[in-house]
Amino acid sequence: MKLSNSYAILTQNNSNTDQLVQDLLGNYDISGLTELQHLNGLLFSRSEINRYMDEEERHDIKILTKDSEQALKTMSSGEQKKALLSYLMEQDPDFIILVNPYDNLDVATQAQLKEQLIAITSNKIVVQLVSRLDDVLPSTDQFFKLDGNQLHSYDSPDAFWKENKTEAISFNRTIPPPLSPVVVDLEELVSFKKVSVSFDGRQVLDNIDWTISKGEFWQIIGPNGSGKSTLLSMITGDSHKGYGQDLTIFGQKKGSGESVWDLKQKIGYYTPSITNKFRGYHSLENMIISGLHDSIGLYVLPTDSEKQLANKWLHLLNLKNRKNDHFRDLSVGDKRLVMMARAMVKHPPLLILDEPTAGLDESSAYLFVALVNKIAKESDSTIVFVSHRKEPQLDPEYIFELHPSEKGSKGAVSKN
Ligand SMILES: Nc1ncnc2c1ncn2[C@@H]1O[C@H](COP(=O)(O)OP(=O)(O)OP(=O)(O)O)[C@@H](O)[C@H]1O
Repeated sequence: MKLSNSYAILTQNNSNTDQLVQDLLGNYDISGLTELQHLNGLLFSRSEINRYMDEEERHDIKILTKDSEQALKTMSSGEQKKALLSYLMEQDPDFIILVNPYDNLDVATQAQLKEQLIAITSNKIVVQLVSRLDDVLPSTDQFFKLDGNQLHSYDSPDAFWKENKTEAISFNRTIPPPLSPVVVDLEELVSFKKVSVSFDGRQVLDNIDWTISKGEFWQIIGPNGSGKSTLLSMITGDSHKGYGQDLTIFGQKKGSGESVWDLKQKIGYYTPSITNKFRGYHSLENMIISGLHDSIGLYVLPTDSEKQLANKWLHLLNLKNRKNDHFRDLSVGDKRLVMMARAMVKHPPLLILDEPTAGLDESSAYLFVALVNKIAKESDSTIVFVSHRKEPQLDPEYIFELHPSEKGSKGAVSKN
């Protein structure tokens, strides 16, 4: 039996990835992958990590973290992926299916994982299901593309690379202005002064000094576990770690009785997992209008001006003719664009985007980044974009980088 094959399957937003994964694990005969039919495969994916996290939380069964005190949920993405990979390799499968293995990982952790995966390809069959071309392992010798449920194979690597090059894309219309702007009469929106954070006695952030001023466009970068999400959650009010420290958000000292509602009015927040909350039958028009009310669904009849505004956004996103379609029926890429419009429709003074391009295919990621750049240029909103991936098109003004050390991460500011 040949054990060194490395397959890459490029997925797009319309790909039925879950079905293919199930068929592979269920030993179905799949054209082009017949070799795998009688072999034992295991899955390396974000959904598997979520499944083990659920086991831990609901049933108190520790599987990936059986040798560790820490809960899987509190580990960084890199730590979680490491734990899953070593658990899978202990079981010595014949093949391993990798679904977007580098999503949510910083550049250094991506490089480490890539090395581990390349080492694995020397004695195991690897099936990569990836949405970004950069993620294809160099050892790959067989190429496919998954279009819906159809798996197309390529005669040669050249044929694959030639067909799948991406072109840059842009939007033509301008960003629709808000109905009633949220006015903030301050130059400094957020100010961290010597803020430190510890969890269970372990320091994660060390003396962070960071000021975010009106209209700026920031990218936060830093390795997995360096504290990026912790920083964001102190701004959004989802963590109490800022209390009692010199942290000021919209002119109010953290923990001084500020209203959470007031904060939510001023901050637009988007991370891809929010999309899961919108599983009902919401029309695209209502999805965007619900951003004006901070609600999941619309409980009041929209006004004409709200409808007009939503339609301007849909026009910009080239979804004008789909205003009555259900959000749940959109492709992953279009869902992200609509969620972005929903977060931006009221032009929040501060827009936080947490790993917004994770899991998107090449052309959808380009489109999303083009929309973010456009919002940064044409609106007064301040943008904070967290991403591990070097998004080649992203055009922030400033970078806030976290550098981990034994005493927690230090922050460094640079101009892009
Ligand atoms: N509630 C918690 N309890 C214990 N430890 C925590 C908790 N929240 C975060 N941590 C730890 O703090 C560190 C920073 O985590 P954080 O999620 O902020 O990092 P990150 O830079 O966002 O990581 P990633 O890029 O992987 O998402 C990690 O080592 C994590 O394990």
